[in-house]
Amino acid sequence: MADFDNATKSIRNIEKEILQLKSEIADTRKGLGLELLDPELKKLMEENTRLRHRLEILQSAVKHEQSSANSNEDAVFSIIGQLQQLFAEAITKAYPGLTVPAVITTSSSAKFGDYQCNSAMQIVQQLKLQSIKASPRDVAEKLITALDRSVSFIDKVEVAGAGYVNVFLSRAHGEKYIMNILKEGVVAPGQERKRVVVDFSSPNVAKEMHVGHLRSTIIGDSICRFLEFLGHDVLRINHIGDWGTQFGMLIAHLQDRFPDFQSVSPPISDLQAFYKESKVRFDSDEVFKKRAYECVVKLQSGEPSYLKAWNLICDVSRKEFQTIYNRLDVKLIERGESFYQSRMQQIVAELKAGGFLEEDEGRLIMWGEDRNGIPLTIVKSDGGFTYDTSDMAAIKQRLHEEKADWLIYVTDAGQATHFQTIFSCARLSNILDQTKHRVDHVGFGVVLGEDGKKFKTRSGDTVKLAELLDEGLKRSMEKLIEKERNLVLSPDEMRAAQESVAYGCIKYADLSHNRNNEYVFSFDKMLEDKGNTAVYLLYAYTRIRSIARTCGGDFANNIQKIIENTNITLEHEKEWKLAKVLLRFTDVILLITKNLSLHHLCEFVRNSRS
Ligand SMILES: NC(=[NH2+])NCCC[C@H](N)C(=O)O
Repeated sequence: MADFDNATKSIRNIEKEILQLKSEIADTRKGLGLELLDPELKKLMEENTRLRHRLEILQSAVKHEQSSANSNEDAVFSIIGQLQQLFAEAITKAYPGLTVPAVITTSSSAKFGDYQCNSAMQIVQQLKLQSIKASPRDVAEKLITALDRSVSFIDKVEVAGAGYVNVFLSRAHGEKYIMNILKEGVVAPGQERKRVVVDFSSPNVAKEMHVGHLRSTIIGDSICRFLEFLGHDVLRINHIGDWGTQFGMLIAHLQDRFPDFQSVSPPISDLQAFYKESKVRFDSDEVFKKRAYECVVKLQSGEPSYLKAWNLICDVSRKEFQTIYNRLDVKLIERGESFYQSRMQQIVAELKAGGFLEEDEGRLIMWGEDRNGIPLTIVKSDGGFTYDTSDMAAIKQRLHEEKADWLIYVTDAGQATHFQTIFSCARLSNILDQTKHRVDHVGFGVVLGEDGKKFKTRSGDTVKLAELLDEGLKRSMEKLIEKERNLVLSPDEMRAAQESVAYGCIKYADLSHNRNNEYVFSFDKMLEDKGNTAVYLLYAYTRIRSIARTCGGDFANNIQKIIENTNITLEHEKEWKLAKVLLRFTDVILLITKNLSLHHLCEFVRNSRS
């Protein structure tokens, strides 16, 4: 990878130099034309010759660098990318005046080849506008004639149906590609290294961490792993809700229930119950309510005993969250809403000064660019800040202090409008510049129970995450015993298998569905040993490992030598089919980079398996 990066860099530098030289040559020429009789003429001509010579040297250096980078390029070969380029060139060559994009898709069935170009129909439409009549099939034929066929990865192209160009890949290229994976390993397509902040999981203190947060945790963690694999610099942020007005009532209740909380740590085992108790008092007792409001003000102004009470409460939640993250092997940096307190004051002042805030029934609001939908509430009528304020402060902190190039927020789809408004307001106030920064809200659908209704316990309560994971462990153990794994595995191995199966299944079931859709949580389905499940993949993986083991120690020790001396041939149709799936790797990675939908990766893995 490093070699490839270096080669790319030096090609870029050389190309820059070439451009500079070309412009110098042009300048020299101009000089020649204008001052033919100048005594400097001879000198300029010499200079011109020298520059031309240098140019030739550099051009051959580019060729050399490119071919030495090629061995790695084969490992990160984008078929769709290459075909798009080739067909775009063919379109320009065959129809110089038209601007029709080269649309490339994978073919729906093997008899239509491996990939197809679907641009002929659109070209016909455009020609029609110019009163030129042509049939899609004729256009497709013309594209084939214009297509550069010197590339090695295409075996044949043919016209099919209503004007599709079907592309068949070359087996020899497939063999070369597979050899490359063996030699180089699985290589990520090189991309410019970006600093990415991924905001995910983000539960709220004292409220339950529910299945929505579980989805955010799983999807967010997987996106981080994906981006880290690509070599990006990823900051995993847990934007926990630790600064809302709910802390007023929680602190007031803490003061009453545990008056000595300053010296003796309060034994709150069930923070949710504690939250419910304080909420009941808040809703029914006016005096308590007033005190709760006063507590918020004291907390936000940083009074030590209030900060202490707040910290104690946060700590209870923090520990609960951490056990879940440990179980799921998820790493996160906690940076909750409270982190932005001083930055919220600052951003409010800045937005005010910039004239972006409007008064609305005592509140200060900010509209997005099109003044449609719901504006942000930046300051409440009581002077307090909101979720919106913290997100405006956070977006600025991430882009300007963290110097992130790319921000990703993983929450339920219900918050899509909130984030679009945040992005819009950040653009308006020049915090966000989308020519430099990329921002994505990665939304996901709600989790449903097997009855198709919102995921709840039998008694109608929200399902506690720890209990859900426990249930997963129980079910996976039952499955392992049903398969008589206990007869061959030691108790420690059983425990390891139990966890891999349980947590693997919960994660994979979530990731394998298009995240935008609702998702039905079903232990029965996710623990099936057939179909698109983690269990099936774990079986496949175990079998591969067992094949390697069966080959014996010699094989493992000499694998590098064996790779050097073995030529892979794709003789059997099934081998060729599998190789064609593997050939899609780069395109799958590039697609996920665009839409951050990990089910494409699950599909890729599933297809490689069949
Ligand atoms: N920057 C953010 N707003 N991140 C997402 C926070 C999610 C929020 N705490 C919730 O539970 O819905």
